[in-house]
Amino acid sequence: MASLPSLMPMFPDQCKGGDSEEKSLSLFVTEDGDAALWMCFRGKCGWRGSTRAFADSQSLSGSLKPITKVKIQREITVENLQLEPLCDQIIGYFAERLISRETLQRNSVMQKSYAGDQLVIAFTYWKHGKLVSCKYRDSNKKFWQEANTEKIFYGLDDIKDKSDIIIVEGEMDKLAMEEAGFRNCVSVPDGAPAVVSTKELPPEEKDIKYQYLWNCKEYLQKASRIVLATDGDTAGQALAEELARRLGRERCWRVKWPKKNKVDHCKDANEVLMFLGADVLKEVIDNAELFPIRGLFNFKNYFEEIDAYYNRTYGYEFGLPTGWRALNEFYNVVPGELTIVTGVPNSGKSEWIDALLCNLNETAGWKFALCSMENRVREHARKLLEKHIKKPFFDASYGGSAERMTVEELQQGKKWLSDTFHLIRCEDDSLPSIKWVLDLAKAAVLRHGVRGLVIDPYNELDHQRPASQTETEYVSQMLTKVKRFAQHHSCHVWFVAHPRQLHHWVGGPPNMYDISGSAHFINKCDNGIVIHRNRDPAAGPVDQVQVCVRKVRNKVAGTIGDAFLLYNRVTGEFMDIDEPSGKR
Ligand SMILES: Nc1ncnc2c1ncn2[C@@H]1O[C@H](COP(=O)(O)OP(=O)(O)OP(=O)(O)O)[C@@H](O)[C@H]1O
Repeated sequence: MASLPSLMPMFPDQCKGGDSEEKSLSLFVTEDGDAALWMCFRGKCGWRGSTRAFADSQSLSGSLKPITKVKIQREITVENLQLEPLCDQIIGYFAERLISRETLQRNSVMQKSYAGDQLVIAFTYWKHGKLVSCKYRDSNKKFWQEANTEKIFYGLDDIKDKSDIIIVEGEMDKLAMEEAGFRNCVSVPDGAPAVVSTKELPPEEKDIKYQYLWNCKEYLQKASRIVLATDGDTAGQALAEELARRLGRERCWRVKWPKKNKVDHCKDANEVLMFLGADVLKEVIDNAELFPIRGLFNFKNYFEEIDAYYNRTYGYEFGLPTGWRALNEFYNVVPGELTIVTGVPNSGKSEWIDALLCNLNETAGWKFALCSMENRVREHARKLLEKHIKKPFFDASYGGSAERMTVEELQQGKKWLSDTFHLIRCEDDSLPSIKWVLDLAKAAVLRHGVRGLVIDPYNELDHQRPASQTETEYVSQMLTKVKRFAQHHSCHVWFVAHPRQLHHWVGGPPNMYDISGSAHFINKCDNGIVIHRNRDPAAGPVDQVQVCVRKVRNKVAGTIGDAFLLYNRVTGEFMDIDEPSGKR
């Protein structure tokens, strides 16, 4: 039969106590000596296992039948641990931290002689009135815990049947809470993790670092409000997060530690007690706020934003004016919104958007990402340069008698083009997907600070969809992606979509519901605009363009209505009707 000394060399301490060389390996051998069970209590290690010894073979590792229900805790008492009542010196140490003799007594804080001449503080851990563990603290703030004892919360019996409880990160904080009138408080037994784990929650029996939580499950079941008053540092906040993950975020609250001077915040309950007093500590707990749950918010989470909106400190609250007086009344460009632009072929949709971008750049310095699949780069450059320089690019018949832009103007214009626009283009034959476009647009926002994205036109994108998905569902999902992009990056998106073939078209502007594909275009967009021009000289001037604002979701930025602009064929500029060419 194997005995304990003969077993020991078989169980090397895997982690060797880590940096602190803390002795944390617990080994239990059953009374008959037939089986052994071991566990390392260091959170980062957690090595555990079990084995049986067989008298005939003397083998420990030959047969590894799992051992279940083997008790590993020692029986401990105040007497067998040789704990003593606190001496005046240690009571004085606590008094400096504003922890009273009464609080120490009620929590059975004791002392123990250690290594001959040293006195250490003994924080006793009780469960159902029975001593189950003890944690020591020496004068150098070094902690260690009685080996082979159950890990539980400090002060556990104080939260029995309580619906409202507080969890802190150290015994001193638990005692400090009592000075502020809170007995319904427990401390975790062994500190905080460095960071929040990115892994899924392990099953209970494998959740070594948080074994104390599971050991105290019955005490926590009735709690409907759990205030996580862990330390304000990163580790303390990581601990709060890990506790909330296990306890259920919906019943957790968190505290904001107040400032202890002009610069620094208190880091824990004991510091608040020492620097600001018991009343402030009470206030901190009374003012605890709900632990955030991803996706669940309250308006008060946005009060700063609402105030800034009210005071118009964000800028562009009413949208950026378009540059045309006739249109500003109806449409202004709000960052983060989606404008769908439609119109029959050749109505001037692309031209009008280009002219708008030029205006926005001129008035507010906005930069743009252009995903204009139909345009050749050099032709698009020509159209933009003509609008910017207000002269024709070529000496050609469309320019009439107007002077062509000079080489110097072209040079200056090229610099403006490079500074203002970023091109999203699919260099090979394949059609770009919306995801591809939005990923590049995101890069343009982050890298170049673009404020607007033009996707012109929609039907030049790859719209393959699973057989099970209808076109309506597809359009809805695609527009949701576009809107999310716009909102997340405060980037305005102009999306050009063609109307379906209009069989009985009599020359009037099409309807937003005529957009081929889906009614979602009008449903989902923030702004819907139809660009239309008269082609019948008998019906009115042919250079007149009708900008029909058919939908404006944000009443602060505009309203439904039609604006009329004049198109200059020579420079591609759009002007207010009473405005001379070249002026805005
Ligand atoms: N009001 C107008 N009067 C005369 N010509 C115009 C007018 N508006 C645009 N054009 C001309 O019509 C042509 C097409 O313009 P543009 O590419 O902007 O139209 P579109 O609506 O985007 O067309 P498509 O749907 O085919 O892409 C251009 O040559 C442009 O100069």
